[in-house]
Formats: sequence, structure tokens, C-alpha cells
Amino acid sequence: MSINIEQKITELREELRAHNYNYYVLDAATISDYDFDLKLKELEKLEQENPQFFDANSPTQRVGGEITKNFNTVTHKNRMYSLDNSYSKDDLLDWQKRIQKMIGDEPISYTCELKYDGASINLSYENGILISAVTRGDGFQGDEVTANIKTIKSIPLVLKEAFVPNFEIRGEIILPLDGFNKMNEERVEAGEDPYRNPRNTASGSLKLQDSAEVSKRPLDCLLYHVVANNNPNTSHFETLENARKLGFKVPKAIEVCDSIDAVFQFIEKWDLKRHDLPYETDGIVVKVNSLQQQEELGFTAKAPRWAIAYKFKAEQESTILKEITYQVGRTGAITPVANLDPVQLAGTTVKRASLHNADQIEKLDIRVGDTVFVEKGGEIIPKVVGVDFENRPQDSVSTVYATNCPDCNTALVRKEGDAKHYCPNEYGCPTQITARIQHFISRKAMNIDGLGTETIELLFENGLIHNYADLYELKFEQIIPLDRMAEKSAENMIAGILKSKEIPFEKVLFALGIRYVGETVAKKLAKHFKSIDNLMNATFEQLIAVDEIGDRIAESVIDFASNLINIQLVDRLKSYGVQLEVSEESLEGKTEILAGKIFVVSGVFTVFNRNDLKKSIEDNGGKVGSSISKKTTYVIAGDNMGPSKLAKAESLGIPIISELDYKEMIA
Ligand SMILES: NC(=O)c1ccc[n+]([C@@H]2O[C@H](COP(=O)([O-])OP(=O)(O)OC[C@H]3O[C@@H](n4cnc5c(N)ncnc54)[C@H](O)[C@@H]3O)[C@@H](O)[C@H]2O)c1
Ligand SMILES: [Zn+2]
Repeated sequence: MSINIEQKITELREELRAHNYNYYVLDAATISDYDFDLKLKELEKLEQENPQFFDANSPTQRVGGEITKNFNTVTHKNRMYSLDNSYSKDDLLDWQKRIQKMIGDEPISYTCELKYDGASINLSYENGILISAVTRGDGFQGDEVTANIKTIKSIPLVLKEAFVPNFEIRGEIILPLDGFNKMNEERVEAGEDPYRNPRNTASGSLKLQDSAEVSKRPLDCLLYHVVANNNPNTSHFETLENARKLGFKVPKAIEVCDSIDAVFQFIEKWDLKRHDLPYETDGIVVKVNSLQQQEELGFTAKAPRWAIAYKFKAEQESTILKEITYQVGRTGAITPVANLDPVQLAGTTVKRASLHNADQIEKLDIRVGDTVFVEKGGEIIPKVVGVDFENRPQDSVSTVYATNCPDCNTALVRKEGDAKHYCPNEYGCPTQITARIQHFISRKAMNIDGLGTETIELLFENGLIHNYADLYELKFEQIIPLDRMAEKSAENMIAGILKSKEIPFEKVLFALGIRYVGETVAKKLAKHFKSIDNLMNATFEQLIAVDEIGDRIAESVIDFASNLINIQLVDRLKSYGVQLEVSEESLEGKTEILAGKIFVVSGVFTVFNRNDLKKSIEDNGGKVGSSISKKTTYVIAGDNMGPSKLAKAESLGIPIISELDYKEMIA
């Protein structure tokens, strides 16, 4: 009997360690948090009942994160703990009884805060200056990511005054939903896989080696805890209020509750309201408000006794997986899709869910006929997160991933290091062909009025177009006999196509649909190479010499340029008069006077409007930075420049100039 229990404990520990690794190190969890927490609770219970198997290294005794060793490893001055979890009000009542017993008769009041879903960070200030930012790591040691953290604008680098000369403040690095969705739109546009959720994208961003790359991600930091000797405040609430006054972003949704009933009310209110927040939360954190009582309660091996998290259950439902189908995208990438028995989830009916890729299907052992768990997290598309193995039908067979394209039946390929399969039949696969033409006409590309995605399909099915160049050969007489085609619509279509010849080169370049050449990259390449001929003749070295163009993009451009089909298409576009070089007009008024200089613009201006000022900097070869850093050459200050920006520029010794100074500079 005891052998079995020991074995069970060992297995659970191993399994949980593997999940911790997936979650914290790979940022790619394979089970839901809820299931993880259930398993952890199961292990806790077994360990409690069988103390002879105690192990200080058990996942129940340790914070789950790890240090990556890609950064300086720093030992925390004050340990960073996790939080105990609860999913029910009964758990909360149990906690309240436990701590009340330890405190005695004295009444306890609580602060309730939201539980921000991101990655924890410890900021150390000495004499009012930010000196380091370290991740939680394993709680004892973390990664020093100060350079990355300094790119987050809401984190003050210099304080006007401080609580006490030296203190630490802890918070959560998050990626607001807006920014997350925008990043994903850009990735999808460039033919890349979207990021899975804001939490692991925030956490992954912190671990990037290049802080210039981090600065492009709209990260934010929400603060929730101060560690200070001789803290003049006596409660957690007051401490946070004061931290907010110092300029830290402490969310306003904090309340002091004098009873556990008031705590329940806070929970109920935010269980609904949290969906309106600009960032994700996964629960409520309840903390004992009095700092003195906190001290009395102390810590367990892993978490403070004076706090507990109440976690909202992710919106999850189970339903039957009827069929796995496969979709081909514009770049040939294959996406497996779960077709489900319709189920109600977070207020919508879900019929289809993402299965990500072959590895994920194999890892979760997802099979047709299974009862699967479907979850809706921060992502727009719901996803299958697991299988209810107890309900697996007897005759179930493992899933064999598609070997051929669902559309053109070509054998799929998978490149090393790529999670996705691709249909390599780029120029013969109908879905890829139409998707490429649809991309060509889209708003951010050639912006052709009078042509929609369905019309493209119609034209393709009727053999009138085989590629985007064919659009320019379309004749009124050819389109008019098509199904449901009115004379007026046909005219509009032809006019729209004609008008697209005026679209500037950078947009045409984006429209060509070269893999990894999204809107921004197209702009950079157009600006640098000035014509399609220069670009298509560029060598790998010339390509990667361009700011922010890496190996992957360079290879993709070379692939495109060395393909005869593309060369012919581009030649045809040229012959129709499509803009394949930067026009004279747009070259006009442009200089390289400011080459190599980085400007940050702040405040309200009178001579220029803000956008014109930015454009003028770029037209003269300079760059506009979004935040002040060591790399900034000048700050152009208008009226009412923010005090924190001013302090930052001063502390880094960056010259602050007026818009008139700037005008002289370019004169
Ligand atoms: N799915 C998986 O495979 C898997 C694996 C490991 C962990 N997990 C999940 O992670 C959880 C354990 O992780 P954990 O220890 O990192 O943290 P946690 O999320 O349970 O709680 C602790 C953390 O909450 C954060 N936090 C956010 N708002 C806060 C606030 N207002 N006050 C205080 N802290 C706040 C802090 O960063 C703190 O470190 C588990 O409950 C589990 O759900 C999942
Ligand atoms: Zn195909």
C-alpha cells in the first residue's frame, strides 16, 4: 500500500515539474491552470497524510519558476514567494479561520486587489533611482532584466522622493489586450503564427536578449507590493496609495474590506467587471491589511500566510470532437481545426476550435470521438486544452496528422524547427492562389475598391485570373456575364483596378505577399532599396545590413526574387504601370541630414503639429524613438512635457531642444 502511495507521490512530483518547465521556461503550457492546481492540491494532500515522504524539493514546497542563465543571475535580497490558491468561497473561509486563530481576538481587515496575469518582477530603488529589475525565478534567485524593464514607459527611473532611501517594489509585467491584438494582427499579416496569449507573450518578451526589440512591445507594469525597512505606513493599502503618488502604476481597483462578506462582494463585482479591463486578470488577491498582522502570520515554504488568491475558473466547457479538418493559409501554412458539437462558452456558441499544430495534437493525444475541453482565454479563437480520457470511446484510434494538402493534395512538408506543416505547391494550390490575390487587393495593400474576397473566388473559378497580375488584364465584357454581376459593379471593379496603379511602392511591396514581409518590413525595404529591381538584385549581405532585417526575412526575399514565376509577375505589373519604385514626389524634400540620430518627441507644439514633426524627422533621415533611452540623441520638448520624461532625459544627460532648435538643425 505505502509503496503505491510513494510511487503516486513521485509520479505527481515529476509530472508537476514537467508542467512547471513548460509553463515558466518554454512559456507553452500543455494543461489548463485549473487542472494543474488540482494536481498540486492532490499532491499536497498526499504529502500531508504521509509526512514520511516529505521532500524539500517537491513542487509543493518551491516556487515553480526557474532562472534562464541568459542574464545575470541575482540573488533576491528578500525572497519572492508565490500565492496560495483557492477556487471556492469555502476555501477562503477556511483560510480566514486559520489566520484568525493565529491572530487571536484582534479583528482583521483585508485589502482586495485584482490578480494581474503576467510575469512577476522585483524593482530595486536606491536613493530614488531604479537600480535593478529582476524576475522572480525560483524565488531565491532571478534573471536581471533591467535593460528590458527600462523600456517600459510607466516605470519611473527616477523618483521625486521616496518612502525610505532604499526599497523594493514588486509588480506584474503585463501585455494589455489592445497591444497584444495589434502585435498578432501584424504577425498574421506577415504570414507568421499569432502569439498564444498575453501572459506568456509578456513573460517571453522579458527574456528577449535585445532590449530594442522589447521596446517595441507595448508592455506595462502594475505594482502590488512594497518591501521596505522602516516603512512609515502601517497598512498594505496605505503603502500602495503612497506608491501610486510616487508615480508607480498601482491600479485603482483596490478596496479595504472589513469582513470576509465584503471580500465576497468584491469578488462578485469583479468576476463580471474584469472583462471590461484593458488587460487580463485571473483572480482576486486577498491580503491581510495590517502590516503588523502580516508579520505575525509570516510565510510557509512557498507563500505568505497573510494572502490568498481566489482564482476565477477559465471559461471552459467539454464537448465532443466530431472531426479534425485542415486549413491552408496564404503562405501555405496548414492549421488543424477541431469541429465540435456546438457548445456555449463565454456567451457564444462554439463550433470550431484551434488545435495549433501536429505536436500539440500528439502531446495532448487528441482523437476524433473524444470528449475534449475547450477554453476561451485571451485569444479570439477558442482552443482545445485537453481530453477527458475517462470518456474515450473503446474503438478510438490515434490521430494521424494530414500528410497531404486538403485542397490540392500535394504532400505536405515541414521544415526543421517549424511547428507548422506547409503545402509547398505555392503556385498551384487554389486556396493559396486566391488567398494571395485577396491579400493583394486588401485595404492595407493595393486597396482596390469594387473588388471583394468573394469576387476573387468567382473570377478564379471562372478562369479569368490565375494571379494578381491578371487583374490588370480584366475586361468589362469578361466580367459582365458572371453570376450576379451588375453593370455598375463591373465598372467599379475596372475603375478600382485602374486606380490602384497610383498606390505607392511600399504598399505594392507589401501586396506582393512575400513571406515575412509585413507592412512595416515592406516600408523599411522600400525606403532602403527604393525600387523592386534593387530589392530583387540585393544579396543576402545587403539585405541583412538593413536595420531590423534578419536572416529569415532576407532568405525569404531571395527565395521570392529567384523564382521565375515571380520575376515574370513583377515584370507584368511594371508593364501595366504599377508603382514599383519610390516616386519622384516622395523622394522630394528628403535629406539624410539627420542620419543616425534618434529623436524623442514630447509635449505640445506650436510651429509643427506632432505628426508633421515626426514625419519631418524621418524625411530627413532621422529616427523617432518612442521612449527616452541611452540611445536617444535629442529630446524635442514642447509645452507641458511630462515631468518623468524630463527627469529621465536629465538623468541620462540627453540634450533637450525646442522645435525652433530643430527647425534650424534641418535648415
Ligand atoms: N498550466 C500549467 O502547466 C501550469 C504550470 C505551472 C503553473 N501554472 C499556474 O501558475 C500558478 C502558480 O504560479 P505562480 O506561483 O507563478 O503564481 P500565481 O499566479 O498562482 O500567484 C502568484 C503570483 O501572482 C502575481 N500577482 C498578480 N497580481 C498580484 C497581486 N495583486 N498581488 C500579489 N501578487 C499578484 C505575482 O506575480 C505572484 O508571484 C498555478 O496556480 C497554475 O495555475 C500552470
Ligand atoms: Zn495545397
